[in-house]
Amino acid sequence: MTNVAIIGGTGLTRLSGLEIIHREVIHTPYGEPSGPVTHGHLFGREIAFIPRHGPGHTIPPHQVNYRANLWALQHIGITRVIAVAAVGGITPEMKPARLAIPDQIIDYTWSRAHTYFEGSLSQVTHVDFTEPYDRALRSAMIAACDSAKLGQMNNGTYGATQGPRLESRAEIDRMSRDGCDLVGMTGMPEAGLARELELAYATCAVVANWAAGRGPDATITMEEVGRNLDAGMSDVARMLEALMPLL
Ligand SMILES: CSC[C@H]1O[C@H](OP(=O)(O)O)[C@H](O)[C@@H]1O
Ligand code: HPA
Repeated sequence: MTNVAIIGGTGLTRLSGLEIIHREVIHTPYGEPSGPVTHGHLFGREIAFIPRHGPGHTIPPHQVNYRANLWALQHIGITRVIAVAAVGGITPEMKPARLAIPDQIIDYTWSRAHTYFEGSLSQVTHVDFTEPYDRALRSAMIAACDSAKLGQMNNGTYGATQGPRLESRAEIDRMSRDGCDLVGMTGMPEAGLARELELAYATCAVVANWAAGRGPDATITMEEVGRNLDAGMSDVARMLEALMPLL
């Protein structure tokens, strides 16, 4: 049994180097998770892994069953969740292929199932979310990036948009005025639900592209996203290798 899980995002449907023990299908009161949870050893440490968009990357960000994914992880004894997420870079330091460990989040999503505290049997509950990411897990991830010399950004505000379309230039300008450094489509409600379940949760963001209107090109292409994610994911693998002994 392990208490550490990794949620893989775009570009991380399969965890290379994971020595698989078994796959577990979990049904939850909130419906089906994105796929079976894979149990395995990663660089000598047992972990559980779930691909956020499904094993074949078929579930778009607004249709991920975030409640089921996190409930399933808690159900099998997970207490710490490392989320890997592709993002667009808004501020100049958030360059394509760079890693960042965000420390704040702003939610621009709508109509997603975003809480466990609803329904006639649930007490009205307001969890604290002042610091949306777990301090100890973030520190361990930053230490792992440092030891692998990845040149990551150690903080930043992640703005979570609804997707699946990318943003307009004006939307990114507004997010920048709000203080967002990064833009992605899955950070919420994932982080909030993890907090409701009292799971320690932190994100390793991989910059896949300049956000709309921020880079030299007029449009964002999936070709550039793929290229930057290939480079960024090899740094994610190095971060995870350094992180496993620290957990
Ligand atoms: C241009 S790729 C957009 C896609 O990638 C991110 O997914 P994830 O956060 O799961 O890595 C982003 O949120 C979108 O879903
Ligand atoms: O530019 C983006 N916007 C939103 N989500 C993303 N995920 C990767 N790149 C982006």
